[in-house]
Amino acid sequence: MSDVLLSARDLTKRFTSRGPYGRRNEFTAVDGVSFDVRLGETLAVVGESGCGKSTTARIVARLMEPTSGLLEFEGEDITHASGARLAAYRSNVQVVFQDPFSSLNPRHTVERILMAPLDYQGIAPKGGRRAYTRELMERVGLNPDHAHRYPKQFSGGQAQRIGIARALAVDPRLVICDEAVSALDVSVQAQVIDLLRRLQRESGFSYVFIAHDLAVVRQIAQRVAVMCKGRIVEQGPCAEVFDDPRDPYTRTLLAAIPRINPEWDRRRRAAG
Ligand SMILES: Nc1ncnc2c1ncn2[C@@H]1O[C@H](COP(=O)(O)OP(=O)(O)OP(=O)(O)O)[C@@H](O)[C@H]1O
Repeated sequence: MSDVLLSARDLTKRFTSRGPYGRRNEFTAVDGVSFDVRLGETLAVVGESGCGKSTTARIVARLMEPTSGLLEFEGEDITHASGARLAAYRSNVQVVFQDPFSSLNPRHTVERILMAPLDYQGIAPKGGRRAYTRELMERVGLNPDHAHRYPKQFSGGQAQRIGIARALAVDPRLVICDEAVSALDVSVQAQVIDLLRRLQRESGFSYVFIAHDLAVVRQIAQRVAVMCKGRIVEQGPCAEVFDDPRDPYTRTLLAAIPRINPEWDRRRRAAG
């Protein structure tokens, strides 16, 4: 049996806009991107701002359709799936966004937020809403007595834990973290990364981990795809890509954070 959970082939996304004098401008944000996500692994997608990471994430989450290309989940073509097939896919693939405060409804309690994905799927949680909310909150290290609080009553790190708990509520096979720890302070970031790793160990799902910070990627991902101007310029196991980058753009990204890898740093200094 294949160990590939999700397969993206030649994904392309073009945006059109109206320029001066009504001229149509076409812009290719994602340009022929291919990768596999294997069962239980973390694939990081890295690159500078504007390189197309979030657009790729939105296509994989099927929040957006690609202009062309193929997206397969467990061998099934879901590139243009709609209706019940799309709803089923959306319960298998959940997203944790960068800013918890803008991705959590400020007027809803934690319980309502955590139950929303189940409500969308028409699923009644076994044991009831209150018990399931408490269970989810405990899994992500939140006090279950705070289920009736609102997002604003939590710190940034706690709010991101709510976003993570919401993603887990429907027991997904794949969780897309779109810059999910980027807005957090470094110490909080480390705690949330630990949490993400523990949850993966417990539940066995895969992550697509979108990030611009390679030091963070190194802590969580087994494989990495490096994006530049809409294309993947290099991908492979983190150890290989970080220790022996083939592409000049990857080297530039790594050079921007010299302390990511002491060994790589040592070799770079030795090479002059
Ligand atoms: N809906 C849209 N319409 C037009 N252009 C878009 C749209 N969404 C994204 N873009 C453009 O596509 C390019 C890639 O954007 P994207 O958000 O995917 O990059 P990114 O690598 O995630 O960057 P960031 O980390 O800053 O979010 C950018 O130039 C962006 O302006």
